[in-house]
Amino acid sequence: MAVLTEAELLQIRRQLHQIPELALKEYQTHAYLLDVIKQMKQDYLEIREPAELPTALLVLVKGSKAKRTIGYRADIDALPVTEATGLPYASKHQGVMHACGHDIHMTVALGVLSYFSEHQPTDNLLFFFQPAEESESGGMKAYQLGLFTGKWHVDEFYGLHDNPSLPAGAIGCRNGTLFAGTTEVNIDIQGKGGHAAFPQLSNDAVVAAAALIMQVQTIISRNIDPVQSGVITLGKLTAGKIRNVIADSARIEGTIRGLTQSMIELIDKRLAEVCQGIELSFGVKVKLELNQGGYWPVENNPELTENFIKYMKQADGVEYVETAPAMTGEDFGYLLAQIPGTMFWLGIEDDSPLHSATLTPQESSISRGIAAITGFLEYRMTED
Ligand SMILES: CC(=O)N[C@@H](CCC[C@H](N)C(=O)O)C(=O)O
Repeated sequence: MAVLTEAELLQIRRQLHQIPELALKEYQTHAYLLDVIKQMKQDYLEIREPAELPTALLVLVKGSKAKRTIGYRADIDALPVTEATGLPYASKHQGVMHACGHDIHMTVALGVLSYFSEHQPTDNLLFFFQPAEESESGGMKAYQLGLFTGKWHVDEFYGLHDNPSLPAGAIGCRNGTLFAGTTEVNIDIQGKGGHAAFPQLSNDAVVAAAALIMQVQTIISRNIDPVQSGVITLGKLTAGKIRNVIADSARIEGTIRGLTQSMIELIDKRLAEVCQGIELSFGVKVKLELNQGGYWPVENNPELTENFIKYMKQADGVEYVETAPAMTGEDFGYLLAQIPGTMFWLGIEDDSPLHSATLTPQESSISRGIAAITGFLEYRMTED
């Protein structure tokens, strides 16, 4: 295979789109990626399938005069969303969809890799196809399992996320914090069930959950400095079996976001206090679990990011957009806390937001993204 053509890239993206898989279950995706990569010229490539993280895939492109190893990461998992695009190449996996555009991320990475499989880079390049970005912290797992040690060591890391609010193919970035840190929240409320007609004999878990959900929002409005920001979204609530039985238990799942670690810690602390208050007010037991995993704030490295932005601003054919920090989370934040680097946006121009069942990225963003990233990597390799 030569460098992947636009038509081939489109076909790859659509095939990947049809086989979305959830975090740490990306076996079919892994096999698909491997198949495409094995059809590339192998002269400079070394492929690694780490048994410790079976759906991950690492591909080293050996440089001709390597001064460093530059890492490029693409996440490969999907979301439990039922696709509603009506597209002929919609997801074939019921209830699972690439609703965050990781099919675009993988296709762009394959395009860049195919270019360097034919044009040997001077520095080493390490492509990391990462499982479990949406949950389970695949990036943190990979690092902690030692996947980036020895000859797989990475000196600097780059990675993108697609962005429906930017023009197709535009590159967005900023120095400093690009994305928030997040904490996953699980709250189990244990009350006492009973007959709907005799509430005085029960401790209603639904009423306790409702009060908790409303009080939690006051953390944002009353406890944090209004010129800073934070988000608490409780996206899942389950309780009860039937209308005329008072529910004995309820479960709430959600996520906390803040642009600094101290903001996340403040929100976590206040949430624990609100849970204690609910126990007293409603006579229930509240078990709170907080898990940040690898979803640390995404802090772009000052020097590398300045250089990245400088390149993108003057590169032919690249539309560069300076972006504000976003409350999206990313476990690339963990990797960037260990290895310096830059995360950036790739515009995919769509009315539907990320995580929506109708997300339909503009596919012209793929080749424009590949051109911008390939150009940047070539430029970076000319520097000492
Ligand atoms: C880019 C993006 O949408 N990332 C996800 C990351 C999930 C973080 C974690 N599972 C959590 O929910 O706290 C996001 O939802 O921002």
